[in-house]
Amino acid sequence: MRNVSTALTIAGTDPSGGAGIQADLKTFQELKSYGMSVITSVVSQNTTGVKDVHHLPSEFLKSQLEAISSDMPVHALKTGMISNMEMMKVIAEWIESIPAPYVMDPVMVATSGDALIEEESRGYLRDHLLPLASLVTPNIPEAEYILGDEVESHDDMKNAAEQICTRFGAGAALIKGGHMKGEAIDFLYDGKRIHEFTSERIDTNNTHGTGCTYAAAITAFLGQGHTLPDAVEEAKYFVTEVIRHSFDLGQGSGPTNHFATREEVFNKWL
Ligand SMILES: Nc1ncnc2c1ncn2[C@@H]1O[C@H](COP(=O)(O)OP(=O)(O)O)[C@@H](O)[C@H]1O
Ligand SMILES: Cc1ncc(COP(=O)(O)OP(=O)(O)O)c(N)n1
Repeated sequence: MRNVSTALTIAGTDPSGGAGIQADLKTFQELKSYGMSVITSVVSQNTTGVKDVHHLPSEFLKSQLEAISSDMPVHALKTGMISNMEMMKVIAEWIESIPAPYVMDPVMVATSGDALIEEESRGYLRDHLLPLASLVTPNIPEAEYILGDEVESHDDMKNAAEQICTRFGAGAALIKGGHMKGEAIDFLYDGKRIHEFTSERIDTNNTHGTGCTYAAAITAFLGQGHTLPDAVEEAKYFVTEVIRHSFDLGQGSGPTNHFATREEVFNKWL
């Protein structure tokens, strides 16, 4: 048995701490995985939106990835914001050499409405990175882009999850229902069947970073050896609780709460 499980995030930054690398590392820590991070872009953003972006050169991205794989085991990894094709190529090549579950959050547009990926690189993400993913976790607009079709009902969500695997080659797909009305229902197609994960909809505007946090929690649980449906079930509980206890911080869409609820909520994993 391992004495520690590692989890790696490859993503952009959020200096306000709610999304991206910062949200992922907080999640890994809360869930008792050893967190590691490789930065794609340094993003100047806060709860109100993105102000500026600096992309790291792809050679430097490669150097960060090799610094990890030449030295440490990677038990599970996730990707978030990858803005351009050059970075996607470097990451795809590296992931092919890593024998660990890979969770892809196909980040395209921030909650604030700002684009986080170049328009012309979206197709590359779908055609070259998505087939490497053990699990892809699109929200509704991301699922619509991948499929080129509208996703408007729960039946559409189930169909989208299955199609993303059979037509585009992901190992499994989790379609998230945060952008729907009513209960917050997500559908997982694991290559064999559909699983449903439901929570009540919490009445809050503080959902900055929920997609990052959810994918990071799934990654941590997969690295610890949970089965995929079990990892999603545990992560759904986690993301629901951090939304329920979210902070009214900042002037926009506030962040989820990984701290104040620690004893009350996280006893389960302490
Ligand atoms: N208001 C809410 N109440 C409860 N769960 C929510 C709420 N908004 C989103 N979720 C859940 O948070 C997770 C992230 O979903 P979603 O918001 O759709 O993705 P993204 O953050 O990538 O846009 C999903 O499990 C979704 O069901
Ligand atoms: C660097 C970075 N990565 C991802 C996001 C997206 O976060 P957010 O806008 O809150 O959307 P979800 O995490 O809820 O999908 C970001 N803003 N910055």
